[in-house]
Amino acid sequence: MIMKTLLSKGDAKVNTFIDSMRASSPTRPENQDQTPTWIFYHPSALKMFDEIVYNSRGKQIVTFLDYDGTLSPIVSDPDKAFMTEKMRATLKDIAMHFPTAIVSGRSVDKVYNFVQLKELYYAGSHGMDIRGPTKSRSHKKMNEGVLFQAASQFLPMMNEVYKILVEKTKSVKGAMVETNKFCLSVHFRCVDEKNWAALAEKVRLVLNEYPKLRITQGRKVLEIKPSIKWDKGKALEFVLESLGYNNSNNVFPIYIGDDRTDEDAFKVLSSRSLGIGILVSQIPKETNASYTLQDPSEVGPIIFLNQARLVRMMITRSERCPIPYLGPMTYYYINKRIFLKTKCNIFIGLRQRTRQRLFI
Ligand SMILES: O=P(O)(O)OC[C@H]1O[C@H](O[C@H]2O[C@H](CO)[C@@H](O)[C@H](O)[C@H]2O)[C@H](O)[C@@H](O)[C@@H]1O
Repeated sequence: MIMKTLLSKGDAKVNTFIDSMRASSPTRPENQDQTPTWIFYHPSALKMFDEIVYNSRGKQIVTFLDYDGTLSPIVSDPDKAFMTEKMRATLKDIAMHFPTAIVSGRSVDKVYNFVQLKELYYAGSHGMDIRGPTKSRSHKKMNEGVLFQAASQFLPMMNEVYKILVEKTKSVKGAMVETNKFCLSVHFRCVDEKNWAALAEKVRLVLNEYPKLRITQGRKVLEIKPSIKWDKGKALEFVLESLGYNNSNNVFPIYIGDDRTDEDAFKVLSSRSLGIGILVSQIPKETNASYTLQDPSEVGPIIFLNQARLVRMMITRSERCPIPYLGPMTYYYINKRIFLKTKCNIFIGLRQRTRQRLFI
């Protein structure tokens, strides 16, 4: 009887994982009718660019970016989730203007290998391993190396579980176990859907022996983490605090992410009425983010907010423009630059020559 209860509990758990995993990475909306309402409550960050620029006025923008599905498109092979050169150049540029952090489920070393920018903060293993920039825009020596490791005592256990999971799942075609130092990922993307339940059950049985670890699900992946009260939301707060923005009204954090784990950061922002959360998703999902973007190709333009802010400042200060508030502007993103078409029909970009022609 006890055995039966345990088994049925286990089955229910596995089914819940499978259902959530399917829901977190669908290819098209299940209910197309929900889409307009969802878009109404979570409008495109690009369409609401002017409002975001306006709300961030006078505040220090700090950008937080998830990696997979946000900076790089989702691909079948996790080792080939490369970011474009254009995205790298964009990140390098924005890191010159404001503090920028990558917050990822990957280990710090892995995500650094993909991004390769010394100017950024990196919060790997779902925020459990945080490193500071090793190069600043003024080329001063920064908080080099590890800033915080929330789960260092779990490292031997994670290594042990990694080996067991590799062994136990090797019979499932397409299954792959990835180590992210303080977290592990069991990938389902290349496994036939009819074998998902069997694979999830294998993972559950291994984890039954490790009560100090927990399982969460992402986009066709089960993630195994230490059961500690630390997540991407805590990592966001930690980075803000180390930048000196604890309880500050002068900061405007922008967090962009696509996954369930990013919801912890969106929740922190919405509960503290701080900055904004932007969810990257083409389909309606339950989210604490205020805005949305369709896919990684839309992430580049939005992180140029600071430039847009500068342009706004320039035009509102300009004597040539007759009205102090320019009302809705249309933003264009061309060759890594923000251009604005204002109400008085001026087309403005940040190029020096254009600026001089218009204002000086
Ligand atoms: O927090 P993130 O940076 O989004 O990391 C979450 C997981 O991302 C990676 O898996 C996802 O992307 C892969 C490559 O596109 C894809 O094959 C996989 O199906 C996705 O779940 C990464 O490999 C995992 O370790 C991270 O936990």
